[in-house]
Amino acid sequence: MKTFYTADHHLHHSGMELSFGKIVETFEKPERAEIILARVKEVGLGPILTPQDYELAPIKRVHTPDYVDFLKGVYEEWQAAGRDGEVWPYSWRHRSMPPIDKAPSGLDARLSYYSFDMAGSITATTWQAAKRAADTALAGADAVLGGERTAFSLCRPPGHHAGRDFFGGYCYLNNAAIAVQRFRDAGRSRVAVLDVDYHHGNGTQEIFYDRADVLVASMHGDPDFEFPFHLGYARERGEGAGEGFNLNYPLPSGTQWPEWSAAFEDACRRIEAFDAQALVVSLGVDTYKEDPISQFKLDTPHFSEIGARIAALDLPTLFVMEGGYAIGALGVNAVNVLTGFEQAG
Ligand SMILES: NCCCNCCCCCC(O)(O)C(F)(F)F
Ligand SMILES: [Zn+2]
Repeated sequence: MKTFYTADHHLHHSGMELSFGKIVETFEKPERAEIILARVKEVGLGPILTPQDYELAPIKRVHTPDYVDFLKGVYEEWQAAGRDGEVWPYSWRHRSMPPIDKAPSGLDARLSYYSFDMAGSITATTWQAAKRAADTALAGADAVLGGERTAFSLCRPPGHHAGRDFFGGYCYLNNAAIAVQRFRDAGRSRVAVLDVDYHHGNGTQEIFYDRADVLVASMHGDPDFEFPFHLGYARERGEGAGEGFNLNYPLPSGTQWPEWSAAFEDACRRIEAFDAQALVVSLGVDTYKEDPISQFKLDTPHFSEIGARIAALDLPTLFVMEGGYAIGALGVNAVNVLTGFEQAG
């Protein structure tokens, strides 16, 4: 299996995170990608390739031009406003406030408008890192389109919380969604997304919510207690033409393999029935029992089982890295999915 990776991910590293009332080192740190890369090399998964520069067109097939322009230029605006340090939003719309449908002019107002949380900042080079993560997903998609049965896009920063025009949850560009659209633009008429990250892929849901050509399935911490909270319920099944093509499997805190895998199996069966021509897996391994910010109890051997079951879907498959924060097990858990896939033959 080919792995696509660029050291440009180091260009994004938020200087802090507010976690349970304390300022801590961000959980989404560059070391994560290095640990996974080291494990890829250790098991001899296959070639490690640097993605080309795909420029902006494929990104704008998913994200709005005004949002892309905002992400690209906001750090410079921040500096021009005489501010140093990192760009942080700090206020968001409450459900009692009427929605606005066009971007305000103020810098902090637009930061609020184009985001939904402050899990991560925008540094001087975050845009470059996010753009290169999208390139990494595109290169993986092109490898699969070129005939590879599967590929691994070792993306950082992650993407599945980013919507058409908003960042949050450590995500700025939705790498998996950009890859999905790449498959669609190459003529694959139906593409499935399987999001196994512990957190609901709210961005991916939003991007494809009204579409019947992309089936999105996600099993995740129930929003009643878990980030991103406000959505990810089973009742959210898509809208318009997309009705029935969004599948949410919210699960309780403490979920273990039997319950998690039952939801996963149901999602796999729905994907089989969807008759897709390609599959994009949002691969988060924060479902692991020792993940510092997550509440599920999967164990390392289970990640191999996940990979084997995905292989049984018998679809051209792109794995796109999302979350996972248990530094000691992150590499083994993530790569177990990939070797589990390959060993299933
Ligand atoms: N400070 C403790 C609360 C953390 N709140 C943010 C959680 C973000 C999860 C991100 C992720 O794991 O879903 C991704 F795949 F996108 F990376
Ligand atoms: Zn996650």
